[in-house]
Amino acid sequence: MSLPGLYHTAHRDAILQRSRPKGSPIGHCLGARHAIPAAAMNRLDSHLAAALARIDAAGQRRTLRPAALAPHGRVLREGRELTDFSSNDYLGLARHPLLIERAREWTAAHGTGSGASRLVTGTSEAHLALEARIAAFKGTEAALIFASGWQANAAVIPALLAAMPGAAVFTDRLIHASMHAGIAMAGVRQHRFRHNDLDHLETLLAEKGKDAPARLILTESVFSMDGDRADMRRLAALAEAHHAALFVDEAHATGVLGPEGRGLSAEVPGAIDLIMGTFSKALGGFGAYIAGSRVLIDYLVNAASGFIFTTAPPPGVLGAIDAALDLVPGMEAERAHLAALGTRLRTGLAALGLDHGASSTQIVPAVIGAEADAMALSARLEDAGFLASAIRPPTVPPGTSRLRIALRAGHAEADIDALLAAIGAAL
Ligand SMILES: Cc1ncc(COP(=O)(O)O)c(C=O)c1O
Repeated sequence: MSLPGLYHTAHRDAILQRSRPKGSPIGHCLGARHAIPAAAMNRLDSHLAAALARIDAAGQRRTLRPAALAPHGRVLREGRELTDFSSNDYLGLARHPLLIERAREWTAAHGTGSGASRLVTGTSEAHLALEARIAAFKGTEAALIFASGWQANAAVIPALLAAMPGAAVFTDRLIHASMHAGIAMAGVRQHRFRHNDLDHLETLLAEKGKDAPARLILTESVFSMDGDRADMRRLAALAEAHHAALFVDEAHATGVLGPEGRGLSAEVPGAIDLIMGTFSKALGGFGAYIAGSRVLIDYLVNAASGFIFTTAPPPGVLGAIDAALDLVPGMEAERAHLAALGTRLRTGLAALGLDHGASSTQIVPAVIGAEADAMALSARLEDAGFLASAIRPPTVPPGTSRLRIALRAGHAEADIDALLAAIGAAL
């Protein structure tokens, strides 16, 4: 399978075998008028198979495995129930009856699709009402919904930079891939500061930002693979002192941290120019928001291609978000439980001699180092009934492969103790 030629032939034949009508020869699977010439398949698949072989050779091949979230911090994976330490359903809302019911109601009332981009047919009242709720939740003038967090970052950053020609861009070394995608799309060079090292950011702002016509700082409030927090107050002060715009991704803080789950941006009201967050993690649904000034949102409606040229999120998705916003402010007990579980887990990992970095949230890395070791540990844990996925380069820097342990409010203390015992045994 790892030989490109063999892989190509076997894979192509398997696909054609599945799609062609009984008895028709490969290459004519869509009927005579739509025949797929074998040469055309070769032209694409041979390149892709070679690229896959390179990924294989680097030991970085990823595959999709069937799984489904289950209650009480569990996941069903390939017929087995595992204790789930890998999904981001931190508050357990993805299967909450109120979200399911509201998604059903809004689907029944408004249909399964929204028909077009919001600029083409006009926008639904539901989108506008929800955006007003999000702006109130985040304490900003306005908000805009995007189809996903990846899409929001990848679409908004180039739009911002188009309005800030020549801007110097400063990024934390560990920002999410979607922000890198946005910066790459803008074709702009970034000045990367060491992770959460705001002295380094200050130096770079002074050195590289001084003569630029504008400055933009991009970071996360809770880092997705490390579970540590950025210092919002100092970032806000640096942005102010250097007249830089501040963009903060709150994907993993929304719902979990800050007063009423409003995120870490709530520590510095009005000081962050653009807050991005997702509905796909603690809020148990799908999609993302940008919150900020009215001018920001009006501009994005006119300039963010991932908003303009895409169909609006459907009513069912909006219904689930609406229900999550009803529940999240009151989920203090779940937030406190997650915090206590995090402390328990970090204490236990340290006792096992494992590095959990600077985590202080519901995301706790157990840094292993070599990819193969992290993969082997994750596999042993899966055998023992725990899903704690190994995260490896390019998602994290080389030499820092880890288990990324994500806590869910449905976990009991006994689940943490059982995981720690299994890690101890596996090591
Ligand atoms: C920090 C960060 N930003 C953005 C995203 C993308 O969000 P979504 O999953 O909604 O596309 C993620 C999710 O992986 C993330 O961790």
